[in-house]
Amino acid sequence: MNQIMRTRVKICGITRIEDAKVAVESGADAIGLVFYEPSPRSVTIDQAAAIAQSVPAFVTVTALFVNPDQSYVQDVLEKVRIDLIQFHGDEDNAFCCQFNRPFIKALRVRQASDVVASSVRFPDALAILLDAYKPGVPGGTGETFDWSLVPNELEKPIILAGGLAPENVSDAITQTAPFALDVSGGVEASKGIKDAGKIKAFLSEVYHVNRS
Ligand SMILES: O=C(O)c1ccccc1NCC(=O)[C@H](O)[C@H](O)COP(=O)(O)O
Repeated sequence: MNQIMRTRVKICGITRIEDAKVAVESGADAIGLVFYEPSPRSVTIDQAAAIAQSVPAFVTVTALFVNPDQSYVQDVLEKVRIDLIQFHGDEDNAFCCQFNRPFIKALRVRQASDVVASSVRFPDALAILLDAYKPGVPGGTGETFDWSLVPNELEKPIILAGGLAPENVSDAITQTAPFALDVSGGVEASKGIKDAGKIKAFLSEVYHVNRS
């Protein structure tokens, strides 16, 4: 690939300080905290505040919400060090903008035209995160989608998500050349508990593809 710009990596669904530490030490650019109670990766505000406080400067702490109440987002932003918001539900651009905080918007991909349309519908998003579509499940499915639906060119940077793991991340980068990758289930020992070996293997794969 021989590129100067390397592929950024976010490890999502962190629930423990020790997992955040492994992610950072392995070279992750960002961690994700899930503020969505039905998720097995959901964190309380107190848990999140402690994890975020343990993350060093220059590593992005991301707060993930799914169709949240405005007041809940505000509460989280007041109490937790959050650098970036990830909206993972049916929020519109105006809703996402009201917090005056940089945000990314997740899209569950069904067809290529969805991707282009969503980029237009979210002019203020810093990037569009493409995730697998599974009826009734907003995210964190552990499933991949058809990467041929990822457009070569989009106005906004693309973050590829959905079913990524050490075993397939090299192909994912080669086939889609995303700005960044987002992984959760593929680096877990069990739901909500990360596996240090898998995190290291994932980041090591990314490093090697970027250097080749
Ligand atoms: O992680 C969850 O449980 C979750 C629940 C609801 C919405 C989003 C959720 N997670 C999002 C992510 O962790 C990632 O952005 C992405 O979906 C990748 O997940 P995975 O397929 O497990 O790698």
